[in-house]
Amino acid sequence: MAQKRGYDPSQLRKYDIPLEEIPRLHASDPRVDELISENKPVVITGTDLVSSAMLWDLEYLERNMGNGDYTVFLSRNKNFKYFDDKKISQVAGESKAEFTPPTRRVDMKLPEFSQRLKQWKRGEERMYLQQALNNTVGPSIVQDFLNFRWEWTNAKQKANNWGPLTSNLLLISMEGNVTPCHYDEQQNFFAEVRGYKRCILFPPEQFECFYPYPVYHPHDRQTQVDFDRPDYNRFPKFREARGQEAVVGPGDVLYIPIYWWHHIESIMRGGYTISINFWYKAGPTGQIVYPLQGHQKVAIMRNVEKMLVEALQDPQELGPLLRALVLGRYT
Ligand SMILES: CCC[C@@H](CC(=O)O)C(=O)C(=O)O
Ligand SMILES: [Zn+2]
Repeated sequence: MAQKRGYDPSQLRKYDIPLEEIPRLHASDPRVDELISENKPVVITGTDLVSSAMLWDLEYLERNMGNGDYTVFLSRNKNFKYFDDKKISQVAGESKAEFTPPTRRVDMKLPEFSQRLKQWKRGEERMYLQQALNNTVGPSIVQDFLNFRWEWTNAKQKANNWGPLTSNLLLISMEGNVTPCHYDEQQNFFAEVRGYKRCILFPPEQFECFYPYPVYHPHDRQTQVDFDRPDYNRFPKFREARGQEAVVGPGDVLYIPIYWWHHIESIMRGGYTISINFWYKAGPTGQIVYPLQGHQKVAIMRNVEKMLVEALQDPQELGPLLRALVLGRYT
């Protein structure tokens, strides 16, 4: 199967995690709407969602992306772990330990990014362009953007009562780059334009396996577990993680449901990859149905952490208070 798909298993990184396949269905298959309505992942083929971007490669983008500055992250290793720089002061204040950002952010024009990518040598910092498509792009990119198949994604947004589209991120990654496992608080249609990306997803019910950083931490929503070298002493429940994976290629759209954990890697030796995501806010909660679902409990835990940090002011006091609340009483 892999041979037919333009990559082979040796291009995927090895993890000690049981993995099943995410269903891969054509856009006309009614099961697609069933899975989306159940907040379950599915790879959807034949949507034509970003077919107008299928001609995008570095040369085309160089010529047509205009003269805007684009956000590029640089990393000394393959991992591009997101952090919220607005939260760094909280961590520094709390533990006095310096928070060392794992990547640094620079602004680059497209031609410079393209050239540095082509001249990249082992040992140099890896690069990952992550830029919301905005009005700085040139007219032909605007045209390609307008020619996305908006009626398809608008119909899904409406049918599932999602909130508004918040952004489309243009993602241009070097081969082998990894976005470590995290969850987002948005629904996501993840469209692959060029190259292959291997995606490993886990449902919100497995929250206890991933030990996310505290909500006030810059790495909020990111797992603390290093998939390459899991520390099973600190994170014993990681042994119970069960993933679902898909390798998406040009024209595929992966539905990443809100609150689902996802690890995404541009396959090794596959060249640079281009993706465009479609992030939608969650829709209104509507009628609460019990028992609550995993993602609702995650939202409740997040609210408890936020409320306690607000009440205590000093995040340093949050741990002791939660331990006092739980140890010997709920354990
Ligand atoms: C900044 C967003 C990166 C993306 C993962 C990837 O393609 O590397 C992702 O996590 C998402 O679309 O939610
Ligand atoms: Zn994400």
